[in-house]
Amino acid sequence: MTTKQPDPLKALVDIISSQTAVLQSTYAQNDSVFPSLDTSFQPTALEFDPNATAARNLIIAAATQLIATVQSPIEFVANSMGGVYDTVTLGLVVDINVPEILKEAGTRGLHVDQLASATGVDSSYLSRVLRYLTTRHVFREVSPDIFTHNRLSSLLTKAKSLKEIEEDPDARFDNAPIAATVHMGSTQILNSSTALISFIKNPQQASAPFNIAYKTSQTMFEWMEESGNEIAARVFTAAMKNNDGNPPETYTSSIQGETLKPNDTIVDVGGGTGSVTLALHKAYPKLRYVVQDLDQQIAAAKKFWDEKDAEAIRTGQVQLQVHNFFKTQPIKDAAVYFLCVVIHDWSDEDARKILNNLRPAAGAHSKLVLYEMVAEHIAENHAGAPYPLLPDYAGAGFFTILDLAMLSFYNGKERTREEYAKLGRESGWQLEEVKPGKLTALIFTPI
Ligand SMILES: C[S@@+](CC[C@H](N)C(=O)[O-])C[C@H]1O[C@@H](n2cnc3c(N)ncnc32)[C@H](O)[C@@H]1O
Repeated sequence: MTTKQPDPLKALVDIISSQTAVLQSTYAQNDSVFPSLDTSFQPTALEFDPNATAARNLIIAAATQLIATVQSPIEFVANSMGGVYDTVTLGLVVDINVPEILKEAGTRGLHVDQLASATGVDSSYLSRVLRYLTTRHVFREVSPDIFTHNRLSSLLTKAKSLKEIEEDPDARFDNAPIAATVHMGSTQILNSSTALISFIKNPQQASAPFNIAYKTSQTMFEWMEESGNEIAARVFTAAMKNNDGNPPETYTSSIQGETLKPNDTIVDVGGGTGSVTLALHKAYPKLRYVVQDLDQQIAAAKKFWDEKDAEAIRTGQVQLQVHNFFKTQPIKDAAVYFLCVVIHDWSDEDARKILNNLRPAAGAHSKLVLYEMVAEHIAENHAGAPYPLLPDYAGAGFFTILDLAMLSFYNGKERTREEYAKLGRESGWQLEEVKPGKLTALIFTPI
């Protein structure tokens, strides 16, 4: 006897309806209501609440699958093809400071003609761009051609007033990781992506799509160190601050500083400004830290630590060191060497070189920790997805976007757990433990 599968459309709607009730009751239990799309984004702890997050993920997976099911396939493909305009319209409004202008205009909003005169962009173009975004729930048209912020668009604002932006335009993305990411998306990512098809069909022609698009043999990191590309480097540094929003347990649960001795050393390899080290230093102030990166990033790191914790640098508890991770690691026998979202930037061959260079420095008790967004096969059912969702139920996960961005920039990749284990084995490291979290921690010991 065959059991009849329930109607998939009804099953999807049931998931949406039951999980919406869970979401609303989670907010009600916290004397709160689920925020309206029409209000500005004010993050609360509920944004990261595990019950709310689980319900949200199920609703998103079901709603996405419902659209894919009910929409005419012809329309679905046409809409997907147009996704590039999400990137460019977001990039344009962020570039010409529309979010800041609307923020300063207040809740009544501004007519597109006023926006045009404030930005210097023709109003007929601007109204079409804003119509595109408004249709996709970014900004709100309160009456014809009068636009204001909503929950999604409010996130695009930079951490500066218009006056501050005018006074120092080069610094406009500092401390605004979301706006910086959008800017990178509409510049380096978009430009590199134009060479993706050609690169995939003939990977021998260059190291990565970025190299074809920018007509350079340098890696994007080397290119950013060149004079003339300082702003790109500065925006990249700002975009990397997205990691600052990760809860400290993302890092502390794998470093386990409480099990280490005072002055044991933690090395943050390719650490950027050292924002992960800052979180660790707060949790374990008695340990010693070394943040390593290339010149430009260490210069940015000096400013960052001046603002955040100058004392840690003064006492030498945190050291900032220019070091190229393609050379042998100078800090011997550290308790932990960690690389946070670094290995995904590199091809297998380069990733092996980076990990190999750490191996001779490691002592018998040294650990290697990689923090990465681990890729999954869509057909792997880790999360027990309810019928009829995809087995990994959040199949359109952000890691697939990041994966193609890494391919476009550096021929890098998001790897599965097995791929990380293999990479480790081939470079002298045994994968011992995997800790899930906002970023997954992959913990290795020397072989
Ligand atoms: C994706 S960022 C991650 C930064 C930091 N770990 C974080 O989580 O915010 C990659 C970092 O690798 C650094 N990097 C690239 N090539 C390098 C090299 N050859 N030696 C040392 N660092 C390098 C970049 O400058 C950048 O700061």
